[in-house]
Amino acid sequence: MSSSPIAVADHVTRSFGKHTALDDVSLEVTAGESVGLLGPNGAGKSTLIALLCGLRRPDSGTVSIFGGDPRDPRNRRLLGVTPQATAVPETLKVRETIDLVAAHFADPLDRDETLQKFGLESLADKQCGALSGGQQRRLLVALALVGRPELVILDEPTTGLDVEARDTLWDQLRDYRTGGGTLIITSHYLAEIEALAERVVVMDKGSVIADGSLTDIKRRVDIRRIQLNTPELECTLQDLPSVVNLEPAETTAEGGRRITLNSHDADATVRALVQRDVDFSDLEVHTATLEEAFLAMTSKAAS
Ligand SMILES: Nc1ncnc2c1ncn2[C@@H]1O[C@H](COP(=O)(O)OP(=O)(O)OP(=O)(O)O)[C@@H](O)[C@H]1O
Repeated sequence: MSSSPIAVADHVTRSFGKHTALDDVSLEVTAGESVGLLGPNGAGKSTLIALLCGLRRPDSGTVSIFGGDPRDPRNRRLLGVTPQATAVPETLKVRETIDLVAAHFADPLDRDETLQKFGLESLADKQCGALSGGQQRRLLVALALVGRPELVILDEPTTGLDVEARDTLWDQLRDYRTGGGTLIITSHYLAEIEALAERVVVMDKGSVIADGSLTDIKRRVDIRRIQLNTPELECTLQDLPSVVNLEPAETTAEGGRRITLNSHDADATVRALVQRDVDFSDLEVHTATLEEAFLAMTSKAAS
């Protein structure tokens, strides 16, 4: 297995009308890596994937897979994809659909084994149009893997799946990884990225705002929100230990100021509040959601 880049986006920009979906994004994925693209709605994840799969072209910058233009079908021979919104052929049966896709590859997986691995055996003779949303997702991921691709790109593969179906897919994707395959996967869920990716790229508003190991990114999104009523100035609070950022103050029903501090270590921040004799009341601490953590990371990146 080589360690050459297998998928590259180099200073890529892509707009839709006046909206910039990707703004000077660069990313290099090496053979054998598993990369999770994480970010809130509209961050640009699907647009980046569409470029890497050759479904769209960048306005500026370049994209390549296996050293060539992904719009050239020859460069997609070793690529398996499940885009976010894909239709299955309504009238083809599940097994026929697997056969059809497998026929495009030199050394595909065995059909029956594929059906069994993805829990599709009992659905083999059903028309794809009659499958539930979750069953269709399972089939689509099976189709992405049936050609034994060297690179698999999945856009939110488990959205709409129940836990059991999700676990089945995760197992199959882990097997693919163990076999040396390269994986790029988008998700809104840290748990999914944790299960499948070793490297995490966080996107927001068309830019890459963080790129690191899973451990590194988990530490960065592990944020506590500390809310308190206080007349203190923002600059005093910003200096407290472990504070990532402050959100704009809100006005309480009584006309006071309610401040939200995002902190990597709520205990250290609160201890310092007390030690410094900061005037505060109504203290609340809770774990930031992933969306809140993204916002904190973005505002930190901007400052
Ligand atoms: N075909 C299109 N026409 C117009 N705007 C688009 C189009 N595709 C994407 N956009 C816009 O580009 C931005 C990035 O969208 P994209 O789908 O890449 O984000 P995402 O991170 O994949 O979001 P989600 O998690 O919701 O799928 C969004 O503001 C979206 O509205």
